[in-house]
Amino acid sequence: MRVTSRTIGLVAHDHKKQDLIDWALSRRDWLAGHRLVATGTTGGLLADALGQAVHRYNSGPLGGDQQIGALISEGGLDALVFFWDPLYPAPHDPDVKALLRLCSVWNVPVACNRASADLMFGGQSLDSDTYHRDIPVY
Ligand SMILES: O=C(CO)COP(=O)(O)O
Repeated sequence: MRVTSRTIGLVAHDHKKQDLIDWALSRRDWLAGHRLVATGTTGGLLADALGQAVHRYNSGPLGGDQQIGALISEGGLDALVFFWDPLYPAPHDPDVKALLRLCSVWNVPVACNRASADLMFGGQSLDSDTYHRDIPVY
């Protein structure tokens, strides 16, 4: 069965970028079938890691979250993987909240950590013992 290409948003805060890259590499073959969009720095890192074109909006603090929010409001985003940082406040926190809010408004699936990204895209089940509840190392 042929899977229709979708537009997937990928965003991570600085302390979460490696997590997102690791997750994206684990889903590389699947991601290759889709159009990827990202905030600026995240998009550059992902393009290098995946060897796949990534449409890059502005960096988050410079309006990238809002640009992805605008894409959502135009019906142009099918899912968002946003590894936001729960331990470090972002200077553009209102933009972060606005982006997550628009995902809820428009019923766009959004994964905020690796466990939820795997559930959304990887067929993991909730009784998987894959997800350790380790204290994050910063
Ligand atoms: O700040 C971000 C999302 O809120 C991410 O921006 P960058 O990908 O440019 O680091």
